[in-house]
Amino acid sequence: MSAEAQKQAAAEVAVAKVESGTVIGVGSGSTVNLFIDALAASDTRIEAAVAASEASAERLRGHGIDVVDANRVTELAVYIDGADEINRHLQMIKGGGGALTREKIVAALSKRFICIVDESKRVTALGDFPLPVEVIPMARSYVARELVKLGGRPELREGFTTDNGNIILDVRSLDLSKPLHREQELNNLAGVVTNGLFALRPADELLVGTDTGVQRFTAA
Ligand SMILES: O=C[C@H](O)[C@H](O)[C@H](O)COP(=O)(O)O
Repeated sequence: MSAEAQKQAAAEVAVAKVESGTVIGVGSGSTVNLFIDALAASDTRIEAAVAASEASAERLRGHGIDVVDANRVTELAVYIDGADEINRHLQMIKGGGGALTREKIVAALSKRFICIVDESKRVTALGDFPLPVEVIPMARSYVARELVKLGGRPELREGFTTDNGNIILDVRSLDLSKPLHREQELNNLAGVVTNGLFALRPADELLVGTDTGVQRFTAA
């Protein structure tokens, strides 16, 4: 089964977990796109969604689903999003598409975070995928030097600007064996908006598309 088919299967199981009449959080990326399409094709009629990217908002609206500003809600029933890597504690690296900051905000607003992935995203240790760090442009060089001091190899994501008008540094070689500590440490660097580690707010449930069906996990 292709990765695409695995993502599709996970997305469809996630749709079944969404209740009509609720306001939900919707992440971004190719897996979430499949979720949005599957939600629109289902009998489930949500009240509205808070979207983690302009692209997701546009896709939702294209299906006639209302999109509301995050400031208009106090809590979301559930957040559905993909990941670039996820471990058995359901801690993740996210931000391959550059939407990490808004994703973190929508995840923080949500009672439950359901992560949907194909099986290539499950890892024993986080860190093969370069860690995205969103940085305010004037801090680019300073933050890059600090990341090097921490053992990382940052690379500017060329020609890319986030929905918030910032840049992304993709960082290789950082030791991510203590993700909680690392997430906080990186967020403390002046000029960092946020980083793609989701350890302080891991997923609550993981749905993995595999060749033998969708496997469900909760944090180990
Ligand atoms: O910024 C992008 C998001 O964190 C995505 O959830 C992540 O990159 C996974 O994307 P995809 O579902 O396309 O693999």
